[in-house]
Amino acid sequence: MEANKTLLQLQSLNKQYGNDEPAIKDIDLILPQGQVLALIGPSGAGKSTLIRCINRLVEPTSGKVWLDNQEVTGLSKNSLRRVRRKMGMIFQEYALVERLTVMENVLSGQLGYVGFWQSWLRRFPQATIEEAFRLLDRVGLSQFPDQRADALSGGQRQRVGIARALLQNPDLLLVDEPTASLDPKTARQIMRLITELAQERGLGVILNIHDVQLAQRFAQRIVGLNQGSIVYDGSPNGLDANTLTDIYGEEDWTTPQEVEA
Ligand SMILES: Nc1ncnc2c1ncn2[C@@H]1O[C@H](COP(=O)(O)OP(=O)(O)OP(=O)(O)O)[C@@H](O)[C@H]1O
Repeated sequence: MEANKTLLQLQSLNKQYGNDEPAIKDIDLILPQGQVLALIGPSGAGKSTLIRCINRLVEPTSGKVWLDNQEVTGLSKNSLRRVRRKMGMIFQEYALVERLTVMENVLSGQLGYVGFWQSWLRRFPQATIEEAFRLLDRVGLSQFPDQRADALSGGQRQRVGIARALLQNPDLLLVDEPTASLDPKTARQIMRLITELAQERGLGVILNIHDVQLAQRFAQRIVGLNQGSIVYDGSPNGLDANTLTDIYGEEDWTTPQEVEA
């Protein structure tokens, strides 16, 4: 893979909900292949909106998004569905189907990609099923393919979400608050898993995360948002008291400190 090749480009991206103040304002961003970028910022800064504008779960008001040199904004619904396969999404709330098993949830990432009757009958290609087993093994769930989702812990649920996102073999992972509902140790394990998998597979990652220490520890690049604008874009080490104050204001952040895994 060519180093530093652009995977994702955002140009003057704006989103305004109704007549409110814009949630994101003129965002320009280039994500190279294989880079893990953490979006940080106070509540309401526009992190989720930015992530969701990339795959048009939220429709941008103006501006452009390109993935692999293809413009995502402006695509018809059908073409968008095809391009979205390259963008795996991992959510805070896991978005699992409670009464389905781990394996069924992982395979559900394929619904819409296989034919309607095939998916209705839950008949997935053998190669897909084998890949799903490999992924479950990789995320540490090889013991649980038949466990119902509602019987899993938070960390296990997030592992299912990760396997489901990876089964579609994306180039980009969009990760929205993956650790918000997890205890600190599980949160670190999940962040480690996501970033290791990204490295193994050469994936670009944009992740929205509240925890500055986790962002610093696991991301290669930090983008700080404040009121919908980028106020910091640089290395994790460059986050000093001044930049954190730019991002969060005077009181809203804690001094980064080393935390044991
Ligand atoms: N569906 C919506 N309709 C109207 N306003 C919205 C909607 N979603 C978000 N907003 C507003 O847009 C702004 C940015 O919200 P967003 O959720 O993107 O921020 P965030 O940085 O992800 O916040 P948090 O960390 O609390 O999740 C906020 O003012 C929010 O109230």
